[in-house]
Amino acid sequence: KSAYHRDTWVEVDLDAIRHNVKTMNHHLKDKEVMAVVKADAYGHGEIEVAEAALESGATRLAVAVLDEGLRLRQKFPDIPILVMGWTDPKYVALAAQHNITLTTFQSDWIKQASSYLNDEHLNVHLKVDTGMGRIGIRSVEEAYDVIKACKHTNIFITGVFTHFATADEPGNHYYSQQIAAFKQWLIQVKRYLQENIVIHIGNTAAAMRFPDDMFDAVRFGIGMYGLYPSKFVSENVSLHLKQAFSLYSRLIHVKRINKGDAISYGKTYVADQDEWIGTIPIGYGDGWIRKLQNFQVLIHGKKLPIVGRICMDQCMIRLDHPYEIGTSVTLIGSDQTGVVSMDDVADYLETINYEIPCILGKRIPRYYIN
Ligand SMILES: Cc1ncc(COP(=O)(O)O)c(CNc2conc2O)c1O
Repeated sequence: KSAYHRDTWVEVDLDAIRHNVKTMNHHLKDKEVMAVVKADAYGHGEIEVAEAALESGATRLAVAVLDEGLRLRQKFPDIPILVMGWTDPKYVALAAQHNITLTTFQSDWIKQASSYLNDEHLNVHLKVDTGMGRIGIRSVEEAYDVIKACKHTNIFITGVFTHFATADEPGNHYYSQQIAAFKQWLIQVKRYLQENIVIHIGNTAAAMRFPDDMFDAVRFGIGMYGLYPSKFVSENVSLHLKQAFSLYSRLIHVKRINKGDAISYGKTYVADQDEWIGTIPIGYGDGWIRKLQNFQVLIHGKKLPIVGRICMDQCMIRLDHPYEIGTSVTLIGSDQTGVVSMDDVADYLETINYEIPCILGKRIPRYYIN
């Protein structure tokens, strides 16, 4: 069971994943849920999360990189898998052999990809950039070029999609511009595409706020993990999601220090009174980065500060009284009366909740409950 002989671990509650997928499925009525499990399912574990999502009503999987798709194909032989990022044309035969759908938006790419195919059949989704400004075609003419380049090749456009840049923000001006641009584009291009293409435009925020706009399927990422795309969305959409991710450790040392004693590199912390200090085995080598100095952890429901510089493998906590070695410490999650949410950590680091589970590295094993 333990991948590491160290008392620091993540627990992923698969019932929370199941709950979140069912909640979104119900919210969308007849549209499909495409589970976004890229970056090892936002740090939660790609296989276990994909399995929980698929058994709860998701019908498609989406990743960012071909390798992620190939690993999923080993476990899920018949599920549609979309690679949403750019894939080098020299790998298209590999994708085709494993029936993995790639993303296209460059007519040259089609030409190059076609030269790497023998008689394999490659499915692609056409990405439209309506304002995200990352990848995608930006005009109807570019669409015609891509569609023309596909003629007489073994490359088939089986879907089209776009991505919103501001769906999680108050107001809907830019969102409306993007969706209008997409609809306009579709009117001019749809007739040149095969009948049964799948059209998907929304991420969690768009799906939560505007479910009826979502065409055929939603690319459900952050909400599947029980995290809200933004404070605005969490305060304005009445969908109850459950956070799946918790991070725990245990005290491995407890000592009393005197007024004037220093803690950790650089002596950045000097006790201004006699006090108790605990040490836990997690550090920036695990992704528990140095900027988390002076943040807090939970012990028996009490919030206690991280004091002194965070080291590569350990950090120190100021305790309110001596605890047993082995006392559990909650770094993300709830215990008894307290909670440290993913948003609390993200706010403290002046980042977004998406980033936190992604940066917590592989030296912290993920265990699955339920
Ligand atoms: C193309 C695309 N579709 C859907 C999603 C899912 O979005 P959600 O997690 O908000 O539901 C992402 C997430 N992409 C990113 C999430 O964080 N940074 C990103 O580039 C994406 O890049």
